[in-house]
Amino acid sequence: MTDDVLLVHGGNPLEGEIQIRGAKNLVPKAMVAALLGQGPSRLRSVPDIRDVKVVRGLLQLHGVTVRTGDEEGELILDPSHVESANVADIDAHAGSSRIPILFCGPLLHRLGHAFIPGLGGCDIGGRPVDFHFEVLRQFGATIEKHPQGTYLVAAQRLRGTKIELPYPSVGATEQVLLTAVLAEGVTELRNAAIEPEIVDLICVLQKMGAIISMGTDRTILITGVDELDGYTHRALPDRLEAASWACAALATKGDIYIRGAEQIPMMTFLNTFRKVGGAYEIDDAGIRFWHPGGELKAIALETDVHPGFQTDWQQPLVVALTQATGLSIVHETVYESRLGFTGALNQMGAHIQLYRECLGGTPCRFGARNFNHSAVVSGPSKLMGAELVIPDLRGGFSYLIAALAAEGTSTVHGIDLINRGYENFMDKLRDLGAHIELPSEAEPVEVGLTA
Ligand SMILES: CC(=O)N[C@H]1[C@@H](OP(=O)(O)OP(=O)(O)OC[C@H]2O[C@@H](n3ccc(=O)[nH]c3=O)[C@H](O)[C@@H]2O)O[C@H](CO)[C@@H](O)[C@@H]1O
Ligand SMILES: C=C(OP(=O)(O)O)C(=O)O
Repeated sequence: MTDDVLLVHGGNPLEGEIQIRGAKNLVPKAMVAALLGQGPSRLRSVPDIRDVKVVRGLLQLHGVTVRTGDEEGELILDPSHVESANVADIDAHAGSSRIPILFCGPLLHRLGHAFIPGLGGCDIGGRPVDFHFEVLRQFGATIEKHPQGTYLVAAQRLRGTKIELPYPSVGATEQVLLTAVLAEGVTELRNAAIEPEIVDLICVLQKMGAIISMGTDRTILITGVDELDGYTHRALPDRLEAASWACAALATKGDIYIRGAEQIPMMTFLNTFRKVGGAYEIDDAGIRFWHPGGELKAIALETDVHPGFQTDWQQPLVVALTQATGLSIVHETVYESRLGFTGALNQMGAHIQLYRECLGGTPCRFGARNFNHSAVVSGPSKLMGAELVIPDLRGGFSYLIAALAAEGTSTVHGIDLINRGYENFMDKLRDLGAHIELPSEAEPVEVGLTA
């Protein structure tokens, strides 16, 4: 297990430049969309992260040929042989990521049946997939649950339908898009999620020949077509990774230029970053984020679906808020259990109190349900190195930020989880001047507070 441990010697500002590539929350889905095409697709700016490897493996198992193109980060996906694939080994992919659920529509269209292994993804709430199965039933699929996964059948071509999601779920919206594009007739989706990654997936599907229009009121209309072709597409940059590095700059009093970061998908984050007292500068190629000196300011923050403050930004920002003066309030309204990571920050010296109530104004789905989903962060706190065990992807990156901002050395266990969504994060940390070591490289060190 020592390979999965990182020693972080904190106390130095992160400074320099890093490059981000395609979004973790778009790229695997665009790869799945390639299954819908008659011909090969070409996806550019694909990051080297584990979720991409998982989907690549699953596509290959389903007969899709996946090879790298001439450009760095380019994948060519050819679905010509899907019909003759042997998926006997699919169980090996159980628990690997959330993406297998999105294979349903494309496989039902191509083969008339699909087997979906158990899902993985971050442990930040119950993460049910009831909306997915309900919409697939509405399209005409039948669904059987088995201990190893879910088996779906479409006895005939799936039919367009009218759907209203109970909540604007990102995954369920993508499920509808990937299914409706080849269904017979028109699908009207109400209360859809409209995250930038979804809009980019719509762009991919439109390039393939789909007819999709977005209304102003979370309504999406999809007119099914008989056939789709391959696409050529450059994935939108990872705004979640960009925000994570921006929070690292703020918490460590650093200065990071993020090449590839874009303003429009980050507008809400940029406003919050400025309210906290962070500085940024946008140019054609990226965004520079830095701590301008002086005190950071406490804020009230509520996570929400787009265009609200994205939940995946919450954990890294909370680390920066431990350095702000006063009481910050954070109300997590997207996942019921996304604040558990704060316990370890308290062991490092932070003062974060969790509440079951909806603090900050708007009542949410979790208010009356006994979940610790609001936090009061009291700062500024001096953080000390600690022994940390990574709980989930963003929580893991947040622990790295905290360890880098802390005095002394932290031992961070479970760092491999970060590879799921952050490309080459250790190289990037080193490029930014972080003092990190794998235990095999380290002199014996004195570890700070223990967890
Ligand atoms: C791979 C990927 O893109 N992951 C992102 C995606 O996750 P994911 O697509 O899984 O998230 P959803 O938007 O579906 O989930 C939002 C909320 O809806 C609930 N829900 C969802 C589906 C369902 O069938 N039933 C149900 O109750 C969830 O429990 C959660 O409370 O969007 C989230 C919200 O922006 C992000 O945090 C994740 O990074
Ligand atoms: C929650 C996340 O991802 P996933 O849905 O893949 O678990 C995330 O990216 O922070």
